[in-house]
Amino acid sequence: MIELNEVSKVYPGGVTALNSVNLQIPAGEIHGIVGRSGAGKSTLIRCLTGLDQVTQGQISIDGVDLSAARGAELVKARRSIGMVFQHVNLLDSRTAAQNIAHPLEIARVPKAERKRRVAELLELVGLADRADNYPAQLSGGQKQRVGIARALAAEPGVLLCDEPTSALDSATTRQILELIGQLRDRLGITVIIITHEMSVVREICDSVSLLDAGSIVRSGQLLEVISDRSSPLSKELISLPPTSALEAGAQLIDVLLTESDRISHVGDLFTLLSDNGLPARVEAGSIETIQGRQVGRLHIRPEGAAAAQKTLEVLSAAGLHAELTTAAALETEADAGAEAQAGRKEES
Ligand SMILES: Nc1ncnc2c1ncn2[C@@H]1O[C@H](COP(=O)(O)OP(=O)(O)OP(=O)(O)O)[C@@H](O)[C@H]1O
Repeated sequence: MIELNEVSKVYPGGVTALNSVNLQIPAGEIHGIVGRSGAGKSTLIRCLTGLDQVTQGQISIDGVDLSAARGAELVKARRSIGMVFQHVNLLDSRTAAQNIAHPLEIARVPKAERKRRVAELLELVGLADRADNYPAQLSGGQKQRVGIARALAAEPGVLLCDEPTSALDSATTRQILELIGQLRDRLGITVIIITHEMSVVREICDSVSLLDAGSIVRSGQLLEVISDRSSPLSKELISLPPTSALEAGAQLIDVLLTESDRISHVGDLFTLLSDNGLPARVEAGSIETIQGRQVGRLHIRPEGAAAAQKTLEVLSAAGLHAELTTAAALETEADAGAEAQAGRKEES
């Protein structure tokens, strides 16, 4: 369990980079931390790895208070966290196996034990056949695998990944995320992923926190956060459907497909509406599969006021969030979303 209790960090010039941060990440969970540039992500990483001291509050990992640890205890605590970076920074003059062995050499692990451990790690990250390749002979994804193996060399309980896939193409990103998920399942490690990519959060995280100006403004299980329509994080995690070419005043029902017990696939929703004599006319939709269920937003056009009311009732009774809106209102929301996204891309 990783626990941050009222953690604040004020830099010498007076900048408050972290402001009373409270966060609990249970063992074995994959937790995403997202936030704009300057939100405090790097500061949080430095405090978590013990590279920087917090000004106030406690950070504990498996019961060890990092903020109070000093000397040998701090070194041990730091080893309990493996770091994976966006740019892997492998030593070019060393092979994949030698790069992975590096932290073990520093920790003075005996040679035979080192050899055994490196072989195990190469196997674990799917690079058993690349042991003797130099970084220049490896693809970006393979280098990141070496970086992950190196981070796991000291058998940490926590893997802290700082933008682990930002330098990779989408197919390689998927493979690396899959690997991180497998490592969590096999080793039971806790993973923190700092990212600006919502797709990374959607694909792999069990829970997520939004850091804004040094404070955590929203944190929770992924589906629970998505279900909170008022949260900006929900809107970023589930992309808005494209706007349809309807007259501005046209009425639409905006449905958020998330944590309903009855509806875990879009098809269930159509069945439900048709069972109630409400033919669904979908104008636009955006659906993702998250943790094995389909979530997303749909814009349904009701046929008249009576059908609109009944559709709202049926959807609410099924545990879905649905509200009556207009094409113009949805377009305004889409414009605001696109602006926010463009801003985030520019910053990253
Ligand atoms: N060493 C420092 N001294 C003074 N202020 C700092 C220092 N490092 C960071 N800051 C300030 O603390 C705030 C948080 O910075 P931080 O680097 O943690 O944000 P970030 O979310 O990692 O941003 P980015 O995504 O751009 O890396 C910013 O206002 C930054 O200017």
